[in-house]
Amino acid sequence: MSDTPNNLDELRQRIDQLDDNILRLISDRARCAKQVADIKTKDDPGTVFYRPEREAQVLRRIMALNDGPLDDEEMARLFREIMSACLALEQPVKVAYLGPEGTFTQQAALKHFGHSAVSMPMAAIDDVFREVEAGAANYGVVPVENSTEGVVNHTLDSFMDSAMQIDGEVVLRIHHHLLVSSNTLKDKVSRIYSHPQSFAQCRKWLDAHYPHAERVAVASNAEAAKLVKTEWHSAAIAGDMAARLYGLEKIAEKIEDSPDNSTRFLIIGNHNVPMSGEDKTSIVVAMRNQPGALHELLEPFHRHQIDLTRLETRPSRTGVWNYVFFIDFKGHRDEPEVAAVLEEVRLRSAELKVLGSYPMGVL
Ligand SMILES: O=C(O)C(=O)C[C@]1(C(=O)O)C=C[C@@H](O)C=C1
Repeated sequence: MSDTPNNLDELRQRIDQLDDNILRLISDRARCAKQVADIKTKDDPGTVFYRPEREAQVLRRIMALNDGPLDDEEMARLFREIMSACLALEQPVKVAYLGPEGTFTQQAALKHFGHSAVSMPMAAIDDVFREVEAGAANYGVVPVENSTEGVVNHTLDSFMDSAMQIDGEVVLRIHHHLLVSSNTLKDKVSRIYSHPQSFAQCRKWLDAHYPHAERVAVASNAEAAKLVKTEWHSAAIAGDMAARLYGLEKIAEKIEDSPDNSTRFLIIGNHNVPMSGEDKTSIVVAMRNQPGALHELLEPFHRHQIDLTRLETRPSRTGVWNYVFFIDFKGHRDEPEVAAVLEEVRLRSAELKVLGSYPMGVL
């Protein structure tokens, strides 16, 4: 097709017509969501409006139907935002996350809840748990494991002391950039700020490109980005959100050593989430310190052919001689096979806590 002005006019008219249709359809959808809210409130005045299992089903269905040219993730992201706006019409959702603003955790919160959610930065993981427990936020978002640096122990420990449940998970591709401010003399960078995990994820690149720069660890990537604003000889390693928030320039992009560097975040809340069709369950189990304890714990999973997706050990904080295992596996606790395994594990362990069954990350 040639790009003559005539064609351009025609195509823009066509786009205008399509936009009219999209607008009408989105408004129809929003009206339906409001009706859903009325039914939910009538059935139960204390109802929860956010339904993670339904959202996961909507996004999976759209991805399966999508024939392009936009890719599945891009299409799901657009529908994510439409649902976020529909949910905000029913009831705005308040989400506490590990801040400050501009962190990867905020990016994960927006990816999961969309931009119509009200996101509230917290100074520490404990504060995110407390805010949700106190009811000041409906949900919380905390990091739990990184593909190169491993588990975020603080998050696991918080679950031991808390009655919070896991309502969902988000996996985020983590891209780090070397950022400078308009004051920085780019060829005189002698100090680099970042979070210790980000330094670890970019170690080889830094050794190759900035072997002599001082590496200063700070509490978050966003904090690092903020600091370079005021120093002419400093740079920061942080992500896109922090770069945008503090108006910094990327002098090197995607400097992480591993191309599939990603972080998994958990959505915490205080509801049981029904089955979505593709779910995961997380449990924490205390075992007595005796030979074969781990084998005894894992045997029922093997026998019932349930896939483990993660196994972590943490020192128990109650009994000095107990091991505590954090286990994630495929399946929902309402499935008979999973319920049977949980019952067997309960009998074999000193203590079992089901942290939640929730939809596997979609986006
Ligand atoms: O199906 C529902 O329960 C709705 O409230 C509708 C809807 C949607 O927009 O599709 C909105 C919010 C919920 O979290 C799930 C889905």
